[in-house]
Amino acid sequence: TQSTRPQRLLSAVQKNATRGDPCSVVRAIDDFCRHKEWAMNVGDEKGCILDSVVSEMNPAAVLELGTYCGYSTVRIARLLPPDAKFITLEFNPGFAAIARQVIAWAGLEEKVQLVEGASGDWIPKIKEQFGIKTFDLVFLDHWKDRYLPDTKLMEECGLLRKGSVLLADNVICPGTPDYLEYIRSSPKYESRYFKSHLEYTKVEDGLEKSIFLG
Ligand SMILES: Cc1ncnc2c1ncn2[C@@H]1O[C@H](/C=C/CNC(=O)c2cc(-c3ccc(F)cc3)cc(O)c2O)C[C@H]1O
Ligand SMILES: [Mg+2]
Repeated sequence: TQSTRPQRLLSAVQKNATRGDPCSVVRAIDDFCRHKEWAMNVGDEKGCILDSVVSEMNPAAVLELGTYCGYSTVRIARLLPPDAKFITLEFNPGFAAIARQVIAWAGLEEKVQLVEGASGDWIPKIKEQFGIKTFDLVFLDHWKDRYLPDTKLMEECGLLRKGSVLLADNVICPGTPDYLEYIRSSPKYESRYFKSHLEYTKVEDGLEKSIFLG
């Protein structure tokens, strides 16, 4: 039977990365995607911007929308303080299965809670299911037309507090026009665009960092 790209990405991690070494897992995926098969990970260039936002915030509660193969999950989890809560949502069972193995290879399974399901279904349940009051950081990297509805849903569910940060991937390519329009014009947010490139290419892309003002 044919393997899938996520399966081949996982094999590259298991072949080239050291168990328990998150940086070697990140490097193995970036090498695979740059030299063998492109995949929609946030990548090394935008990944450094993600790292700096996570490190600067030292967040106690993080939500990631769209785990995919777990690349950004590993990048984030490796920087979190020991008792931080980190939830990542993924509704494709195949991707979730690969991501669990990538996260485990990095030795970070204790720091991450991968929840299988749709963000729209799970966001309203997070408070009671996981005992989380608000998120300090949300990384949006799932279907681009879900960024705006899920942001409004997080507001409605009281999951954001004054100072919560939304960090959105792909605001240029593939683009999230309705989200950008909303977040940049809303008095409830202070936004800043971090110009970069689409992972493993020279095409422009970037991250939008938005602080919820309450
Ligand atoms: C609603 C919802 N709930 C839970 N998981 C969800 C979800 N929507 C998607 N997901 C999961 O997130 C992942 C989806 C991510 C979507 N990301 C993308 O479509 C994406 C696409 C590109 C891209 C750019 C240029 C090109 F020419 C081609 C592709 C680059 C990226 O960085 C991306 O994140 C996997 C999916 O199962
Ligand atoms: Mg992305």
